[in-house]
Amino acid sequence: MPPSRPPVRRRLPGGLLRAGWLAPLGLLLLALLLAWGARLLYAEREQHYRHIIESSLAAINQLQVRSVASWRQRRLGEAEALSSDAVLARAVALWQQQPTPVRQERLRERLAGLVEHMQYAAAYLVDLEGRLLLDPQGVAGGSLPQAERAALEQALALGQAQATELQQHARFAFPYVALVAPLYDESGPVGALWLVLDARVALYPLLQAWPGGSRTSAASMLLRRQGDEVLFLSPLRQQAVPPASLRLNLWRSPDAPVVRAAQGARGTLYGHNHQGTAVLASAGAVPGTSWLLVSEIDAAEAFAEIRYGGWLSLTLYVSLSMLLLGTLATLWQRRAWRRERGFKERVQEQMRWLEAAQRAASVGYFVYDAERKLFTMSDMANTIFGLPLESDMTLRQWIEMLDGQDREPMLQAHARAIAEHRPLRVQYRIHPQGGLPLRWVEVRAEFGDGKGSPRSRMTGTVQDITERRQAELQLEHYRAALEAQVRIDPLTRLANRMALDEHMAQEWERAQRGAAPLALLMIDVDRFKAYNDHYGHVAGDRCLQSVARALALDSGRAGDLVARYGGEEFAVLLPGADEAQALAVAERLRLAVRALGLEHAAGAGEDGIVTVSVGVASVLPHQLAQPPAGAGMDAAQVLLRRADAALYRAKRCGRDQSMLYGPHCDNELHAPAGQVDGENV
Ligand SMILES: Nc1nc2c(ncn2[C@@H]2O[C@H](COP(=O)(O)OP(=O)(O)OP(=O)(O)O)[C@@H](O)[C@H]2O)c(=O)[nH]1
Repeated sequence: MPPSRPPVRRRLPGGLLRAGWLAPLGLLLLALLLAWGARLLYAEREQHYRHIIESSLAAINQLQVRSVASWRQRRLGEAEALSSDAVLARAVALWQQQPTPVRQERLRERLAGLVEHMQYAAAYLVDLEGRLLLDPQGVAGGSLPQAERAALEQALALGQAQATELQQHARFAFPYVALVAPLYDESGPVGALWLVLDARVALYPLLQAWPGGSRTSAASMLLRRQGDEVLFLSPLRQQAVPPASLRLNLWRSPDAPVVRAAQGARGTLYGHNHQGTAVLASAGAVPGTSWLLVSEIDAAEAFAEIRYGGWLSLTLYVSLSMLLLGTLATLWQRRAWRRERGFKERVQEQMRWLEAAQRAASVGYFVYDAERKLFTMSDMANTIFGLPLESDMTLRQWIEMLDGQDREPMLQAHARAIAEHRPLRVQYRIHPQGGLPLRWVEVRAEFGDGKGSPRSRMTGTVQDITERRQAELQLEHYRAALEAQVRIDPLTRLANRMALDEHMAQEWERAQRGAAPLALLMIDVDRFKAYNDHYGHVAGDRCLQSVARALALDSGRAGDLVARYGGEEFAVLLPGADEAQALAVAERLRLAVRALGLEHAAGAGEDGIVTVSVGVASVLPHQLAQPPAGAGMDAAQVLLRRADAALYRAKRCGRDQSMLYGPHCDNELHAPAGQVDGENV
């Protein structure tokens, strides 16, 4: 588990950053533009619908005015036709002259026919004084009401039928319009017909002809002015009271359309009706009468449709605008999403590369929280420690995994790094969980992450260096073996001259420090040239190997070094040996070679075997002064030279012997003897 995936900082180019505030501003401007457009549209539509409603109301009003006028005209025409009926007038005259039952019955039937076929509510035959003579049931009694009497007088005066105002009378239980049609025969007027039209069935339905029956507040009213009052001739919408009883004072409701109509206003009128409701009205006068017809509608109801339509269109407009804005926002958001997805994919790809690189390099990383004592680990770090992926490691787990030899030093290094906030660079061994084999790991860690994270956090890498360590050990082994090889004489398997020089330098130092003696034996095979010449070089090599083995076997103490000095010459370094001890070793070795009994037929000795001569020297290095500058040797070489001088002396003295160095030996050397100051040997 990568501990805390590093947050990816989105670095947007300048253009995108500018687009970041330009786009919302653009959307805001677009929204304002759309709102302004919506307002204009709404105002225009409201005006349009208002005009339609006003026109419709005016049309309805005109239609009703024409209906009422034509109805009245038609009825007057019918009365006029009856007035011109000479047969009827003659029958009335004859019945008045001689009222036989037959004549009466004919007239009664005629009246009944008028009621039945002409839809009059009542029909009477009256005399010229207004007394009722006959009705559809037979002989009638009583006389004309006041208004009809006046109408009769006017009809007789003008010689034509007359209509009365819309009125009510105790004789009838309904409002009515009366027609008075005078009857004439050759001699003159003989009477008149009084024809009664029920306003409820003949007139009022004409006022109720409204298109769109659903309209509840629409109403048309017939009215006329009477002095300072408006007299309602038709019932109001909500009131079933007789129209004659409803009057409205002109001064009490000046704003009411009916009042304004009574005062002469025509056409479209806005105002409040007598109940205080805001109304829209259209007023017109019925030709040939004093009647006014006012069509009225509740303004709220009328414009509710406008508002509804307006709101509907506004809602549609706003919805479309929102849809447009939403689409733009979605496109913008999609672009942002796509960009973010691109960033994420790039980060994930880089994380995969990082993981792959970690696996390839066996490097994991971790964050250590010193306060929680917890390591948050990457997948590779968990793999190295043998932990499940995506898990954390406690400090205790880590300590338990440390190898016993490394535990204490590592805990100290860890504690020191935490206390001093110092970088940590360590290599140690762990025993991973799950029984995995021992591993070497290298940990490099720093405090903080360079970005202001708490100083109690340590961020670092852990690398599995097991293979590297094994390779290093192997290399070390090879190197040691090689170095040993370099210091071994291939023929005799003894140390070579190089090894002797190094060893002698070390032992010289040690002897100097320890104030101990250091001895050297120089051993040379006697007359070996003759041996080679006699037995050949191969045999000579075998001889040297045998001598070497004998010297090695009998050299004695640990720390002694037997080396092949060169050719048929050997050297034995004896740390701690004084002259006597060194001489004893020399003799023992010389005898050991003799004991080999190697045939040397060409030798000058009596025994005819291989022998060696030994030069012996022992010094106390701490007592030796440094050789003078320019003498061409160091202090250790003094020992070598002395042993060599003793060897020469042994050769001169007949070979097959051990010779202890003494000043007399120096004369044996060809090269000038080394100057030794203050020597006491
Ligand atoms: N076979 C063989 N011969 C060697 C080797 N190294 C040196 N020699 C021979 O050893 C001989 C040494 O001869 P010299 O130095 O003259 O001395 P010597 O014959 O031993 O006589 P003295 O030392 O005086 O007793 C030479 O002939 C060398 O060739 C070697 O590794 N193998």
